[in-house]
Amino acid sequence: MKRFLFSLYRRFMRYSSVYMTSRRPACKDSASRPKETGKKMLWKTIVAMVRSSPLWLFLIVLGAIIDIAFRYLSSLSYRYLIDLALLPRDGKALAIIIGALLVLGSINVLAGLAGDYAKARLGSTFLFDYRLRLFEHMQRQSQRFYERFGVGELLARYTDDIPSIQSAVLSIVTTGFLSVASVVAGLSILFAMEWRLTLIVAAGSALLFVPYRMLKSRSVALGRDYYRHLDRFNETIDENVKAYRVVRAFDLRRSMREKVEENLRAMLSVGVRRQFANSNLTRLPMLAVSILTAVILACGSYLTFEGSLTIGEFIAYNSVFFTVGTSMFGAASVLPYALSARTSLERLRQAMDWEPDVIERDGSELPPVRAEVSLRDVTFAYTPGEPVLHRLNLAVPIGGLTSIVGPSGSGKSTVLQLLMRFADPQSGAVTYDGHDLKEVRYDSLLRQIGVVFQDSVLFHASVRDNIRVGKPDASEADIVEAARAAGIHETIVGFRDGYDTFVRQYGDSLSGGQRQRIALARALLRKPRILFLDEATSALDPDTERSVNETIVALGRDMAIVSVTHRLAYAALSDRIVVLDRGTVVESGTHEQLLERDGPYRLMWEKQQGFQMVHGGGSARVQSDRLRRLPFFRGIGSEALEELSGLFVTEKFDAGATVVEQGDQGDKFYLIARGKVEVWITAATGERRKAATLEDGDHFGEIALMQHIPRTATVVTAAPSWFLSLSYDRFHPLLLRYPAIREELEATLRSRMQRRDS
Ligand SMILES: Nc1ncnc2c1ncn2[C@@H]1O[C@H](COP(=O)(O)OP(=O)(O)OP(=O)(O)O)[C@@H](O)[C@H]1O
Repeated sequence: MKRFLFSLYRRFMRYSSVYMTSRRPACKDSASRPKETGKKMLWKTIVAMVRSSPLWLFLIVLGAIIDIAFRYLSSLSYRYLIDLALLPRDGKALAIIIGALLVLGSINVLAGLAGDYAKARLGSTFLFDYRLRLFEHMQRQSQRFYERFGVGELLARYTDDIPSIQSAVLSIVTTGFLSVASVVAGLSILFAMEWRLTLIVAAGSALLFVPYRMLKSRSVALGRDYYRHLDRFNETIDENVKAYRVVRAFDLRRSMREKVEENLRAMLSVGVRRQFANSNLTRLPMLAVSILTAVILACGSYLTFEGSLTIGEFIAYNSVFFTVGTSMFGAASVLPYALSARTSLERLRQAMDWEPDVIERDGSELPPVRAEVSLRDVTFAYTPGEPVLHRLNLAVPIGGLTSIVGPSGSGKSTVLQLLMRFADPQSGAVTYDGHDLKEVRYDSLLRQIGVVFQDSVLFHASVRDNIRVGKPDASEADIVEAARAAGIHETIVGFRDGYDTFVRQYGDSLSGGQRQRIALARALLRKPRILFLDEATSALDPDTERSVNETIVALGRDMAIVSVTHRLAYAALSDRIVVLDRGTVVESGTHEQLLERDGPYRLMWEKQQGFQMVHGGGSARVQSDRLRRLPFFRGIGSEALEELSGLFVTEKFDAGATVVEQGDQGDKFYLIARGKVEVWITAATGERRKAATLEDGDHFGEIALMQHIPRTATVVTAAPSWFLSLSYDRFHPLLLRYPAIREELEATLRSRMQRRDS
């Protein structure tokens, strides 16, 4: 017996060891379901709650016991009321019974009030704890987690899953336990009153669980389905809020509405079936109770006719049985909550089991970095087995401006992420003055760095508070100093409300340049030892980009800046340049050294030369010499090239715009004067894949200069982009005059077709 009790105690302690925060194996697979069943998780959650709030639970149990006692005493009182007071017409006995009932009723109400307060406390504390834990867990996560769980899915966990678990846990520990206790107590009383009838009741109560066994799996499956649709619905709403301008500008309102309607219809259909199945779980047991009531009435009446029961006893028996029946019904009403919570717990655990990519250890403090930051023999992969950095070695001295350049996808941003420890390498080490970042306290690293991203998100707060984010205890003078250094102070003072100007829509109420300068001020306020810039200016218009870059170059005289950029005109101004290609460092040096070396940097440099932005970015021009470097314009005389350059027209597209669509008739050739596009190919199977990313100086669509054939790919802008386009109609007269161009273009067309077919 002792051993049994001890094992029970151990199990209880294990279950209740602060359930949500216990360490569990990593959940790497996005679609993976937790190993434990929802039922087991639900019990663990209940036990954890019982352990964490014994006082409130005691009040609830006390209230429940008093309530049960009151119910049965009220029922039993009929026997005494009829047999001792009403039939003998005894007024004194009547007064005593009514008085006792009144006192007990008042005690019951007081205990009920205390229980209600405890329930409210317990329920609200549960929501508080679980939501906070999920939030803390989210804060430890990196990109992979946010790619797996979108905003909609995460919000659903806060607003649907956690409340659903809370309702289930509360109703189980209150209604559920109360009902079961009431049934047990009631059956004992009934047994003492008339054991033969009670045996019938006990046997018949098995009928209550038949609907549960029949409908359980269906209810759980429908619950999962419902949440899946809910997640998708939330994602669509999130998308609509974030991309409302694109939705409007590209006239996507109708298709978005259709998407939402389709989603809502699916939810409607699943919702009806799910709710009906859950209602059946509580409704069908009523049938069992009704059958039992009929049987008890019949058998009880027979026993009364026979003289085994007095009328008072029979009425009291029925009254107690009625309470037992109500309690059975109460126990059944908990079942839909429990089933729904099982699905929610699985979903919550999917998120909570996700092990952070960066484990923050309580290591030593990172001393102020003075000499260099480096990547030593670093290999890093986003997808296992597909490394994007291969045994990379890179050292950046502290001081001056260092630019990391390279073709799109070469790993520039990944290097920056590792230097800031947004992720850890699979092998090798990232070190600051020789200290491995994995071994030092994470916050001591973060205190030494500042960062400006390409799409700096500002918060829904005043300009002052947005800058203060960089250092919450900063004085007004510090904020102004940072704003001055970022070249935004005068602009802010010019706003009607100055530093109190409210920033709305994540900063959309400001111009791109103002947003980036405020983000720069925010980073500078921290007085970082290293300032990281990830394409911080490349989405700005040419004039703004130039002016923000002048600010950055000036800052580079006093502090260490590491900047990832694909725009070499600004990289050329830095003290050193590191060139990456396919995850390795292929060159490094100053701009002049790299040009002399005649390697990949020089090729990239030449590709970006020969474009001129005029009228403040309103239009662009391409020089005839630059056209000569295009393979299909080789060998063409200067005069013709000059004429050709005058035929190009400037076209500007915002990010996310479709420049050409696969299958459309091609009628223009495009040169990217500045910007970035993604090339997507849709296969006959409908599968869509990204074929390339093109940037400043790249070109596409040259086949359209020869003939109107359908486009072989879709090109979408990934940043605001300026194109120089040449239409077939403008080009055609030139083609007739220069047959050499036709031959080159035909060769290009042939090789393109061969590549596509292979
Ligand atoms: N979250 C991610 N999951 C999977 N692959 C990724 C992820 N982020 C980047 N990659 C891949 O890693 C490689 C390097 O990406 P990275 O963004 O570091 O290159 P980059 O040189 O900065 O490119 P760009 O100039 O286009 O931003 C690319 O092939 C990219 O597709």
